[in-house]
Amino acid sequence: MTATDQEEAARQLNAILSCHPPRLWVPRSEPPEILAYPSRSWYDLHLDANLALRRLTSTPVVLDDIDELAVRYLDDLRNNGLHSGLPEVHLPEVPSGEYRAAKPGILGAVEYFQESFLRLCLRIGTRLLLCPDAPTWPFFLVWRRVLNDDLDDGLAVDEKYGLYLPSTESHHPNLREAARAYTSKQVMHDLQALIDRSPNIGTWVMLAPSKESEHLISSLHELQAVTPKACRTTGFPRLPVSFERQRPRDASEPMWSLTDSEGPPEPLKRSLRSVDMLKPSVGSKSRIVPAAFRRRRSTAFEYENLTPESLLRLGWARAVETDSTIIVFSCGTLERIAIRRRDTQTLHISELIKVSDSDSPPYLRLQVGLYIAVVKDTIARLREEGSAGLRRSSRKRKAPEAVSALAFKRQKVDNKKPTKPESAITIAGRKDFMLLYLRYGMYDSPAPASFVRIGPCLKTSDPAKSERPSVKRRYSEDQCIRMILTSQLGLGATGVAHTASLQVVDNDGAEQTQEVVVKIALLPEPQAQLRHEFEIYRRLATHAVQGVPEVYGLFEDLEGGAIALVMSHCGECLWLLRRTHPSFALNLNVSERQRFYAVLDDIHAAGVRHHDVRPENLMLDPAGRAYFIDFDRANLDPTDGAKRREKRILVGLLERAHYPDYGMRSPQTPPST
Ligand SMILES: Nc1ncnc2c1ncn2[C@@H]1O[C@H](COP(=O)(O)OP(=O)(O)OP(=O)(O)O)[C@@H](O)[C@H]1O
Repeated sequence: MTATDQEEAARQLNAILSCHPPRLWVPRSEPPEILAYPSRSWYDLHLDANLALRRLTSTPVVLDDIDELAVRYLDDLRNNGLHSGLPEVHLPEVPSGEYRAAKPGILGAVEYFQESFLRLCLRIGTRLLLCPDAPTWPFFLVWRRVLNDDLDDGLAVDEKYGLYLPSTESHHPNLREAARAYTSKQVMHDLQALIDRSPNIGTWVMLAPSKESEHLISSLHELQAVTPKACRTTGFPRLPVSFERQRPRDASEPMWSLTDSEGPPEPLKRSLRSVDMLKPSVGSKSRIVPAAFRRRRSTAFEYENLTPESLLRLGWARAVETDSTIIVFSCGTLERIAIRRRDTQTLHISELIKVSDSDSPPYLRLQVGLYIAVVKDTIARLREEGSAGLRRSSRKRKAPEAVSALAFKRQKVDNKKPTKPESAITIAGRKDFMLLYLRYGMYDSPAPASFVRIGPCLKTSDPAKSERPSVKRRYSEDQCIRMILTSQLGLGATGVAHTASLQVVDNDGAEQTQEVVVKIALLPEPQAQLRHEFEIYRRLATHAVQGVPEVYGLFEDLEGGAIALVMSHCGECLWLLRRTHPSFALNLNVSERQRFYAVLDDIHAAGVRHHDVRPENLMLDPAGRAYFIDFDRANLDPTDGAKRREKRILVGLLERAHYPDYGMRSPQTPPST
């Protein structure tokens, strides 16, 4: 193209990016969604204090900095003579007037983004950043919901949107051939590193378009201080420092000019009993005060209305999870962009952006700058981590055993009679109070949650026992079970299963530890299913059925929001074993298959039908023992016909790999430690 054409192309591109997107109209949701904090926020109480949001500041310059980034890249295109055609010919037009979404709520806003400007801005952003020499405007960057792990229905907020880098089956960047030819080796290398780390980048918190959402987003800048939330248990024993967390780093050459004039962040404050909350308990006289003295009427997670503060905390927690620097709060009509500073734990919040009516900077150009900023920042931090020799997780952790070893402070030594120590499970079976800590990924509970027993240990107590112990005002350390969740094992319809380390002190003051699995349910329906599952295990325990998890109790959170089923670890499921052995059925030897049949016969003899015989629920432990797990769909006293049918399903599965949904994805999430 001639020099004049370059000018014309640049003018056209600028004109396209200066268009106002159409106004948004969405139909009303029936029933209306609620603008409340999602149930997964139960986990946010356990966010590591070094990663939590501590301060907010309003930083108008954020928008100019991001816009300038887009302008710089656009100028480079023109100055380097890289326009290869007139953008009006190659890029779609931005619709004007009003966009009437077909879908209500958040999906309506998402549809509006997609139909009005997303593809356009993503294509421009892709070319400017990755392959400015390309003759076309390639499709590569994607914006979408990045995780498919819905626990809550009917909420007007969803913070799981972000940019996504598509990859091929062999996990390479899925840039079309045409674009790849124009992408430098360095950029390809960076994209590969991003995909290897996690192809999901940036955090978009989407709210259903409404007056209330607009009010929330408008009010975000008014806050200054934030009170980190934590469980209210006090006087609890501190876990020994078992790993060295390297504070996550910000890019050393940020794309924005943020100033934290207030100095270092204030120490953590709690809303309640802040004085003794952070003190570790000392010695045997220490007294642990549970988070509440009375059980709540309902143990289920109760939705609380979103406030500006809780909305910001929600976005912040997700940004920690996805390691994002940029968080966008949007309800389709209004937006704010926020920058997360890791070192000062501060969120810098932009001015309000009116999506269909923003001229300075123009909304679409700002979008292009935003995508560039999200990708560039992540690449910059990855490169710095690489050159500093840091691992992606930015933390080093000892094995869970090491966490447990020194945990209790009381170490009474009584050398009188060398008796065989009781097992951790036997001791725990007599205890009704449990301190639950989270220690994996981004979690390191500032305070443990207080749980009280609602179901007996089915291994060491009478399974028929159904008393509900009262809550004491205080507990000593030797009255507590200490439960440390160490990773997420799997996510199902009922709850989230975790590996955990159960720790107790025996009569001699020595610590006993057992690795277990803890399944947590938050919402009313999953909690009802988990209680039902416990009742099924009660029946199985009454008949001494082997080949099902040993169940060590059902516990409820005194602050509400969660119940926890504690059970033995049963190894790995056949679905996962199938990954290494393409046909799990053929890889089970005869005696392994016989073991599964024998267990199912025992389950049936106890008057239980499993009702969910799938490879995900059949486990083999390292010793080759067979287990059935996940009895939340099981029923009691089935007919003989039903038992026979279930046996046939198992035989079909194990002998012929006959599985109706064989190609279905496993509900498993990868372990996160
Ligand atoms: N006792 C256990 N030992 C080992 N792994 C377990 C155990 N319990 C659960 N898991 C793991 O956690 C995953 C989810 O647990 P589970 O199937 O019990 O949850 P769920 O919510 O009832 O799931 P679903 O939607 O399949 O009913 C399982 O697929 C399994 O991998």
